[in-house]
This record gives sequence, structure tokens and C-alpha cells, in this order.
Amino acid sequence: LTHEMLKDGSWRTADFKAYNFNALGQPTAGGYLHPLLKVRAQMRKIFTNMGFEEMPTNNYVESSFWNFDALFQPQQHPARDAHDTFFLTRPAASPLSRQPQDYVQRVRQTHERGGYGSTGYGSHWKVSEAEKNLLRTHTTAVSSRMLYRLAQQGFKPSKYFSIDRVFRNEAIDRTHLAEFHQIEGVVCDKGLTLGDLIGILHLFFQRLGMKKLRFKPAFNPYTEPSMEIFAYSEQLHKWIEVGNSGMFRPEMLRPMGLPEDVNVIAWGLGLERPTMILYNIDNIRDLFGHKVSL
Ligand SMILES: COC[C@@H]1[C@H](c2ccc(C#Cc3ccccc3)cc2)[C@@H]2CN(C(=O)Nc3ccc(OC4CC4)cc3)C[C@@H](O)[C@@H](O)CN12
Repeated sequence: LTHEMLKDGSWRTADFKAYNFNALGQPTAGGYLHPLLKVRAQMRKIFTNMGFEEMPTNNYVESSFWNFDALFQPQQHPARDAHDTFFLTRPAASPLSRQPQDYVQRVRQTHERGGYGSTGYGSHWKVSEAEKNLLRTHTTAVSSRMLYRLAQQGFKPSKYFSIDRVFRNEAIDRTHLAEFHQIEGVVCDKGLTLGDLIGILHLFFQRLGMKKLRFKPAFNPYTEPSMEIFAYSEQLHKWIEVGNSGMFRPEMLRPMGLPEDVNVIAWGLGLERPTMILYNIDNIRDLFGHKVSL
């Protein structure tokens, strides 16, 4: 049956074969779940089964105060520079007057003169620096908000996790983009030690199929001690870096109002790297964009 036949009416005398109502239609492509979302679901399941509560991470825009100052990250730290961080121009600032003033003063005091056994940084702490809006550079900014809220509501043993996008103004290459997904686990309780951190890291990573871990001393401005985490990958037949971890410093926890005997252990990893390994994807750009060739 053609357009011409319909136009000139010849379809009326044409001889058509009987319509086969049992003929199967064209198979429809069912689509695919994106590999990043599949690994995110896997990570969520691991945390949930370990009794962790997911943090509200639905704000990409953050103030420097929560992203850096609340974490005792010094105001002159290079990571706070525009070459590492995406600062916003409109609105450029979140007035600190909107934050709890007693807390802001304790943060200022700790940066300038220390306290809780710390000497502080000894330099003037600028409100204007803490007010700068940015795209969060880590989901640890959300952890600081959650820990402050926990302290204010009255501490109780808690386990939180987050999995969401973070933004860094860095050079991009085959395995790095200006944004990536950070996964973070946080445990808050009385008397936690480095041994508890090492123990929970073993529990977490063995659920990702990695049974052999090694730890290397590291530095983060907001954790002391800190450790880089390495695991032996049976799949790649080599040791690989799988994340970073540490114990949040008292200069971060005490100004929030968490009691002296309460510690917080935390660790972080990415989502892209595990996804690329688990799904044999060798260029990170294949994870984003329209052409997800599976
Ligand atoms: C700027 O890049 C940061 C990102 C990302 C990362 C690193 C550290 C943290 C952190 C933290 C932290 C520290 C202390 C307290 C709180 C949070 C978060 C994300 C991964 C961390 N990394 C990473 O994820 N590697 C990884 C993780 C899991 C994995 O699973 C196996 C397949 C089953 C395989 C690999 C290590 C490298 O990929 C690294 O090159 C890239 N890192």
C-alpha cells in the first residue's frame, strides 16, 4: 500500500494478503541503567545495611563557612583559591549573620587563637572570606552541617553517609573532570579510636570485594591523624588507592558543641573510579554525555 495508491484510488482493486494479527512487533530496546547510578545504588545498599543514614546533599552551592571554616581549613589555604574552587559571583556571599552567631565566634576564636589544645593559625579571620559562596568542593561540607546539628540537638551515637556531586576547578584529563561524585562515611560516638576507623574501613571495603587493605599516613586540614587507603584489587592484580580517611580534629568538633569525649571518624572515596573499574570503562568521558556505549 503506497501514497500514490491512496491518492489515485487504485488501492480499491489491489490484491492484498490477509493481515497476520499474530505477527510479532519489532523488539523495543528497553534502555539501560547508567553505570554510575548502578554503583551509587550498590554503595547506598552497603551503607544502609551497615546502619548509616543518608545526609541531605541537595545543595551544590555552599558557603565557604561550612565548606572550609567550620572544618578548621585555614583561610589562606591554597585549596580555597579560585584555581581550585568554583566561587559564585551572583550571589557572591551568604551573610554570616544568618549563621548561629555564638558558633561563628567560636570558629573565629579557634582559627585566630586556637583552643582545645590547639594554637590556632594566629592570623586574622575575615568574615568576608567565610561568606563567599562556592560550588562545594567536598560533601564534607554537608557532614559539618550534620555534626553541628547533632551537637545542638544533643549528641547521640550516629552514622551518616553521603554520595553526591562535588566540584573542583582542576585540569581535566582522561580520568579527572571538574566535577566528580564523592562518597563519605561518618561515625560519631564516645571514645572512638583509629582502630575503630580501620575496623569499619575493612567492613566497608570487603563489601566491595576488597579484603586486603593498607593504610598510609596522610594530611587533611580537618582530620588528624589521616590515612590514605589502599586495597589489593583481585580484578586488576595490583594495589590501588581507594580513598582517604581520618579523625575530625577537635578544632572542628569542639566549637560545634560536641562533648570532649565524643570523636568522629570519617572516610571518603569517589564513585567514578570504582564504576570505571567495575564496568571496564577506560575514559571517564564515556561516563558522561549522550554516547554511553555499553
Ligand atoms: C580529587 O580526587 C578525589 C577522588 C576521590 C576521593 C578522594 C578522597 C576523598 C575523601 C575524603 C575524606 C577524608 C577524610 C574525612 C572525610 C572525607 C573523597 C573522594 C577518589 C578516591 N579514589 C577512589 O575512589 N578509588 C577507588 C575507590 C573504590 C574502588 O572500588 C573498587 C572497584 C571496587 C576503586 C577505586 C582514589 C583515586 O581514584 C583518586 O585518584 C581519585 N579520588
